[in-house]
Amino acid sequence: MSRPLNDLPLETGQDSSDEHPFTVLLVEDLASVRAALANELRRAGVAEVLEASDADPALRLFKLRRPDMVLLDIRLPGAHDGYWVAQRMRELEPGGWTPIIFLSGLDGDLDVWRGIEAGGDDYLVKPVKPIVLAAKLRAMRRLHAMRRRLVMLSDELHVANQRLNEMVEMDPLTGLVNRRGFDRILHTEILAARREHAPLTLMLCDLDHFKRLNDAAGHVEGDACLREVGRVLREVCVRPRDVASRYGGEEFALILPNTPRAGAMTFARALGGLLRARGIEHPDSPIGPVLTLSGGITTCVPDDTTSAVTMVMRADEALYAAKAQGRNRFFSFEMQMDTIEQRKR
Ligand SMILES: Nc1nc2c(ncn2[C@@H]2O[C@H](COP(=O)(O)OP(=O)(O)OP(=O)(O)O)[C@@H](O)[C@H]2O)c(=O)[nH]1
Repeated sequence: MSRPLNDLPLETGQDSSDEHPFTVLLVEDLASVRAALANELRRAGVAEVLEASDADPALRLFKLRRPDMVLLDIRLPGAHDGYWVAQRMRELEPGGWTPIIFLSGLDGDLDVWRGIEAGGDDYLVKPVKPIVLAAKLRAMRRLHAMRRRLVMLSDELHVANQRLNEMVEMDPLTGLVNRRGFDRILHTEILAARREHAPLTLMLCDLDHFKRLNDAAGHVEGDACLREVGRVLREVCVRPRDVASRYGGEEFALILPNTPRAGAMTFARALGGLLRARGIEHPDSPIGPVLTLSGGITTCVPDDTTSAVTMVMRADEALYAAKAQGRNRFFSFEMQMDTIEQRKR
């Protein structure tokens, strides 16, 4: 006579690390066999046994309840056998894996082969000895726990990778996108604007007389000013695709998709106003008591000849013009004016 399963040390050792209550879907057409197997499964520590007698209810339960393991009879009443059910189950969980053990009175090599081909993981010949059932269950639980841990690890790895990618493109002082991120995003936005026939604005900003600020107040204070400018730039970039980046030492670059020339000038004046209102002290600026910046603007609807290099060159030339015209202003070649002239009109 078989030894009852609850006498066996089934839930000990490594298996106990899988705290998750285990659910088994049992697909067997003969009610008496099904009842006996369900009983043995419960004795072996299965928290819930879902029962089905043929293909359709089995697939419905599989979809609805997502069991941890399936015990599947090969011969089922109706049009579909267990092989067919296993194939449908595999299709229902792309990228997932629920262990499927076939049950059958057949024990030919070909039957075992067909079961594995159909997506099964193991094969039990009926009548199933309780100790064999318990051993298979234990092995599957162990695999299941290992897979859960792997999935968890892979999720953690994915999150860590995302964080790493963000860090690679982040300037540690200001928290803005760094030069590497800027290059990538500008390239992407040029392609998008070309596709959408939309205007794209690039603004290069440079703090005025920042060397004098460093010399007068010290580098620590200089760094604090750069951080504050970073906050102002973040505040002014309100639209989701606007990007503020630290281009270099005291140079910043703004990528403004869907922003036409006139809109870019308005944006620049708002930025100048916001920085003035912030009142970051500059102890040695010939312009005035607070920190100011100059900016070069270029706006275009990109065509085949537009590249990140040509846009940066144009913005840089415009920045040079803004500096040459007295600083504390933005210049746009396309508008042929700076923000001071614009204010007067
Ligand atoms: N505190 C600090 N200073 C920096 C950093 N990066 C660059 N700088 C300083 O920024 C200053 C830039 O000086 P310049 O290129 O001469 O320009 P400027 O003094 O701002 O003059 P204009 O641009 O012509 O108005 C240099 O003194 C750099 O040392 C940084 O991360 N922290």
